[in-house]
This record gives sequence, structure tokens and C-alpha cells, in this order.
Amino acid sequence: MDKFVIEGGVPLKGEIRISGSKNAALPLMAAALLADGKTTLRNIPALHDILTFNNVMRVTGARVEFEAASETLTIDPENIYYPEAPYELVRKMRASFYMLGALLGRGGYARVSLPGGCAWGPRPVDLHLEGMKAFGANIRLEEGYVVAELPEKANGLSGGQYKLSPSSVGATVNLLLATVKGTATAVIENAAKEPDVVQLCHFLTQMGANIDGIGTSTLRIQGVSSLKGVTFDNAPDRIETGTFMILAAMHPESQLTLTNTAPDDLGFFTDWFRKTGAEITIEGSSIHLKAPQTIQPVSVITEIYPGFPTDLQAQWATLMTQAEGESHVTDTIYPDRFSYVPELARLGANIKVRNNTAVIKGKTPLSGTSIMSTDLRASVSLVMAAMCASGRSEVLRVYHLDRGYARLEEKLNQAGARITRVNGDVEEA
Ligand SMILES: CC(=O)N[C@H]1[C@@H](OP(=O)(O)OP(=O)(O)OC[C@H]2O[C@@H](n3ccc(=O)[nH]c3=O)[C@H](O)[C@@H]2O)O[C@H](CO)[C@@H](O)[C@@H]1O
Ligand SMILES: C=C(OP(=O)(O)O)C(=O)O
Repeated sequence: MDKFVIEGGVPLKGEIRISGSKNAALPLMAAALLADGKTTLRNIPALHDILTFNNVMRVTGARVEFEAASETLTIDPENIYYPEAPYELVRKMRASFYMLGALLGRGGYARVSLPGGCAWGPRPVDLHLEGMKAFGANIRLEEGYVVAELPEKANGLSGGQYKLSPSSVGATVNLLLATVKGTATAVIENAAKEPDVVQLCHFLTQMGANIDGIGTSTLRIQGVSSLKGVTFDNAPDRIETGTFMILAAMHPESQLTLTNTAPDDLGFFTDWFRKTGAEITIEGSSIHLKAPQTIQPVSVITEIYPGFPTDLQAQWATLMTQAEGESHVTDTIYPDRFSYVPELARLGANIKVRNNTAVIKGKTPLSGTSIMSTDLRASVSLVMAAMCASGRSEVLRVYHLDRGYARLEEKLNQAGARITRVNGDVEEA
């Protein structure tokens, strides 16, 4: 397992180009399996999760070619013959569960292992299954696998209405995939409005789907008989953008420009960010950032889009260890997503968890030591803390990070960071 060795205390200067979004790309990839022809997706980052999903699709017989240098992915689903997603791959990544909707939508049958992904407490898939049932699929559990199929003699789902409670990105994606082809009308209420879902709807529409209410919480899908393969540009990663914005605020001398961003996809995040005292100027797809001399404490509560994203709360709590005063970071979406807290405390942060809230008292100096990543966003927050700490730190198990950040150390080093990737697991055994 690789680790990072980080020399802390240096500001970030210059430009960093934001990669394509992981969480927006994965639904597109699954949707490409519904087409009658080949789909080309551009701005697809060479991340472990993307490579894993490529392999998940290949198991079915789909032809998948990824050119990492040009970040271009082609998916040809013509020869799909094996509508299954095995445990060995699905356990690595929760979004593999999108295969359930895609394969059901394509051929009326899917057998998909129950998912893995970042683990921070319960992450049920009941809404995915209940929604598919409500739209007429037969669902059964079989030795850790979910089998979804059309009822005997039916030649499509029956459609209907289903209200997600709570709203769910993954369930909205799966229900869209399951229903865009066919003859029925399906209405998803309290659907997710995250940019990743909106992009998926636009992509499906370009393929020939009929979806009303895109960008609202009620999606009305009228099934169509076929979908065609298209060429499509994936959106920039809003979570990578937010992560680097937060990082740029952590050192008083940092001045950073992020290019290839989609500022509108950040929702209200920029408002919270400004309250810290950081300066932000948006110019087309570039975001210019200047760190505050003194970071103001800003409490946040995670909410569905456009509220504060749960995927940025660990990074925010890390920033708040350097703010002058007390702040609270509350996660209402994943109440247990605080595994990074003991590690920040080991670096010297004054941070404690009360129920679903991290209570942070700043400003505390951080000093370098060995720290362990536990999930994707937790691990990037530890890298950020190590970059802010005095002396040298080691961040172990960076494989979590490689799931979702493309060439992180290379990008940050180009802006002045001092991060070395060390291969192997001898020290961690
Ligand atoms: C690959 C991907 O895009 N992952 C993102 C996606 O995850 P994911 O799609 O898994 O997250 P959801 O939007 O589904 O989860 C939202 C809430 O709904 C609950 N829920 C969800 C499904 C279900 O069947 N039952 C249920 O109760 C969850 O426990 C959670 O409390 O959105 C999350 C919330 O923005 C992000 O943190 C993840 O990074
Ligand atoms: C948690 C994430 O991914 P997943 O839902 O695949 O675990 C994430 O992208 O932050």
C-alpha cells in the first residue's frame, strides 16, 4: 500500500487544473450500457473507481476502451451477454450498484452483488430496491446478490410513482436507468437534484430519452423504445474543486487559481467559503483564490444539493482547526462520517465528536506524525492537515485517495506542496 510523506507549512501558488468528476462520470458510464451503439465520454479522469467500473462493465461482455492520456472512454454495449456484477468488483465501489438499473433497463434482468464503497456506518440500498419494485420489477435477494427482473411475460416495467425518502443520488440514478427504456411512465418524487444527476438526465436526453423536470425534485420519465450512442463531455469535479479551495485557504500566503471548473455546480458552497475571509474571484471556468490572514470560524451543516456537501465536510473540519474560534461541522446525511477526527487530534487539533457534530476549537498548531486514511474524503483531509502541520508527516493507505483524486500529489506539488509517494507496505504490515 502506498503512503505519502509530506513536509508541511508551505503555501500553494500558481494554477491547478481540475479533473473530470468521478461521481458524475460513473452514472454516464452505466447509462452508456443502455444504448444501441457506441458511446464516447470525454474528460473522464484516470481514477481507480473509473478503472474498477470499466472492469465491472467488461464482465457483462461490453467492450470498454479507456485512453488515460486523452481521458477518453468508449463503451460499446452491443455484445452484452452476461447481465451480472460480481462481488469481487462491486465490493470495491458502491457505484457499481448502478449496474442493477442499467442491466434491468437494457435486458430486463440483472444480478448484482450488494455494494461496497466508503464505509462510515450504514449505507442502505432499500430505496433503490423499493423504487424498482414500485415501477414493476421483481426483486429478490440471493446469497448476497440482488436479482432484479421483469415479471413473467411482461415486456417492460409497468411504471408508476415513487417518492424517495430521504432523497438519494444513487437511487435516483438507478431508477432513471431502469425506466428510460420501455413503454411505461415512471415518476420519481423527491429525486436528487445534484449536478451529477442533472448531467445524467441531459446525457440520457441526448441519447433519445424523454425526461421531464430535469433539475427539479420531480422527474417524469416516459420510456422510449431505443437509445443511441453519443459523444459527451463529462463535467469538472465539484468535490475536487471544493477540496482545493479549502486547501488554498489554509496557509495565509496561498494564492491559487483553479482552472477547468464548473463554478455553478458548487451550489451554496462558495457562500460558506467566503465567510472564512478567503477571497474568491470567478472568471468563466477559472476560480482565483486568496487565503485570509485570519480564518474566521464558520459552522456548517451538510444538506442535499445545493447545500453544503457531505463530501466536503472532513476537509472543512480540517480547515476549521486553523480558524480563530469555535466551529461546528454537522453531517445530517451520513451522521457517522467522522473517522478522520481521531487522526486530526493526533496531529494536535482540538476536535471532538458529539452525536453527528464535530466540535472544533481553533486555532491549534498541528505537528507532523503518522496518520492513517480510513476513507476517500477522510484521507484527503489528512493530507491537507499534514500540509498545514510543522515538520514531516506520513499519510498511510493512500489507496482510498486514489479512488477519487487524480494525480493528487503531482497537482499539489506543481503548486508548491512537498509530497512524496512511497510505494510498498513494509512499514504498515
Ligand atoms: C458514487 C457517488 O456518487 N457517491 C456519492 C453519493 O452516494 P450515494 O448515492 O450512496 O448517497 P445517497 O444520496 O444515496 O445517500 C443519501 C442518504 O440517503 C440514505 N439512503 C440512500 C439510499 C437508500 O437506498 N437508502 C437510504 O436510506 C443514505 O443512508 C444517506 O443518508 O451521494 C452521497 C451524498 O451526496 C455522496 O456522499 C457520495 O460521494
Ligand atoms: C463517498 C464517495 O464515494 P462512494 O459513494 O463511491 O463511496 C465519495 O466520492 O466521496
